[in-house]
Amino acid sequence: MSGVSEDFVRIFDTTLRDGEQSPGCSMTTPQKLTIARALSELGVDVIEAGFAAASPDDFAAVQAIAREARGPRVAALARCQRNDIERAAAALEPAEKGRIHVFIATSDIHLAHKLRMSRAEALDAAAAGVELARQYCDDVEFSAEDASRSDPAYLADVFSAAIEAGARTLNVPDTVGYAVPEEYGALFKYLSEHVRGIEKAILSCHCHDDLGMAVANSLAAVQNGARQVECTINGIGERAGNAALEEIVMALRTRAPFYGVGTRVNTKRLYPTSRQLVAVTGSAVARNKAIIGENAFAHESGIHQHGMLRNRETYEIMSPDDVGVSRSQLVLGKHSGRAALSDRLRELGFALDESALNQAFAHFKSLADKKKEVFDADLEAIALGQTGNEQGPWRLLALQIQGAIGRDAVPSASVRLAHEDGRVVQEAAVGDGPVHAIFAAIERATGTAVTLRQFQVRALTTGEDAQGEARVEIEADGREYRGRAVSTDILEASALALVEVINRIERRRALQASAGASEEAVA
Ligand SMILES: CC(=O)SCCNC(=O)CCNC(=O)[C@H](O)C(C)(C)COP(=O)(O)OP(=O)(O)OC[C@H]1O[C@@H](n2cnc3c(N)ncnc32)[C@H](O)[C@@H]1OP(=O)(O)O
Ligand SMILES: CC(C)C(=O)C(=O)O
Ligand SMILES: [Mg+2]
Repeated sequence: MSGVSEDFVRIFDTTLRDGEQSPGCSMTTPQKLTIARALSELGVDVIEAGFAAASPDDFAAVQAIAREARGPRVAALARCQRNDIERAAAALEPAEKGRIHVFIATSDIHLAHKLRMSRAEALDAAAAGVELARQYCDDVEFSAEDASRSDPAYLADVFSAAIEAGARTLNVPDTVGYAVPEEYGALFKYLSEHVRGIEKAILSCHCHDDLGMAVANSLAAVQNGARQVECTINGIGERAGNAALEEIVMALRTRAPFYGVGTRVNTKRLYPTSRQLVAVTGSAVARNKAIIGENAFAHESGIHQHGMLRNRETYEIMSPDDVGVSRSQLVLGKHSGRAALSDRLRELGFALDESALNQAFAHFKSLADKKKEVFDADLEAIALGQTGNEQGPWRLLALQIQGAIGRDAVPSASVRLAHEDGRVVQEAAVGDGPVHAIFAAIERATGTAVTLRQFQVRALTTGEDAQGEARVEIEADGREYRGRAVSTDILEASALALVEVINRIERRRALQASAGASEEAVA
């Protein structure tokens, strides 16, 4: 391990520099300032604000952040070239705490083809770059670009020269995301044993995600002595991105006994910072992204939801509150069970007894088979159906519509209904419109003629698979009846609403008939 007195992992955030190198993520100076403020609140140790020599705008952004940031150190990147270093120094001039970050590649492939330098020339350029930077700034970081594909012995020599020239942070980038954890960790161990003067410096890791191992590699580096991790919010960065800051921080925190070293980040700011970056760049994160993705604390399956309701630690290794997410979510869908359904219904104010819950559950499952997600409004509709509606005698088994579309269309509907006395009746009818045809077919099948007074449909929920509600007002036997039903298919909802009314009419008739029969018996 490098010789530093305080043992914690410094979080070097490079969202505004390497993160901005992510295609589609470039930011204006005001936007960078917004993110820099969020990073300060988050409590990162270093904000890499940009590459001052890249453009006047980059210079202005680094300068603005240097002027404003109090707390985190502000870094600016520079090649081992006089102009780059002087531009970085000028932009950092107003900083309370600045850092010039100089770099040069050390792998043979970069030396031969990109820089066209010998190993000795690159070593000299590194030392000269650090020395020049030190003339402007006490805090100088040196990065050996493509370190993970460099000859370790040569790399140790370059780092030794950088320390001698005054660098106090040595960064070991896995520039092309080629490393694997065991190998990358071993490189840190090797460097801590072979770099001369290493006790004066902090070793830093900087990983790219080309093979999806940026975070694993960073953690392997920490295990082998790295005390600075370079990373970005949401893992944005060149190509497949950089190691995700939120994942590193929460891995170190959640597995604290394993790693034995933590960060100073205020983890409750992780989610808000992530959202701010999405708002600024317009670059969304995947729903299943660890820590800050929409699904990171959402549980959909019944067995998990049941466990969560008993004790959240059954299925959550972190508390959502710790990362700034308000609460875990039990998403009701086709894999959910009774425990989650009854819990949500209780939250919505419906206390169903066991049999009502069983019926609501059956309704819920058949709805969930049709919809991706069942929303609160869907549940309210289900609960109202269960608590407010009487059952039978008719049940709609099937509904088919034909010829409902087009100017000359003659809509026809066929329905199949089951009666509680065991009959199954099938009928068809045509109508002026599909609803008219459905109603005519149902009247025929049930043998109950009704007069439609009012018919209304409306969307209860949003989205392609929204729930629609149908309401009917019917006149029959000199009385008014109202029916209501909900379905993802508005024609089905219309049919169900009418069946509900017809059931009520029949029940009333049956009640009157039995009352009449007992009066006769008494007489
Ligand atoms: C791994 C990384 O993330 S590295 C950082 C990447 N970030 C950036 O590139 C920032 C944005 N870049 C830019 O705006 C431009 O590339 C500039 C302004 C920096 C340079 O532009 P140009 O002068 O036109 O050079 P260009 O980009 O075409 O080529 C890079 C030059 O820098 C040289 N170079 C590359 N790295 C280094 C280094 N660390 N030290 C010294 N020279 C370097 C290359 O050999 C090449 O030199 P050459 O033109 O003599 O062949
Ligand atoms: C400039 C360095 C630190 C870099 O971004 C890389 O090598 O990936
Ligand atoms: Mg990088």
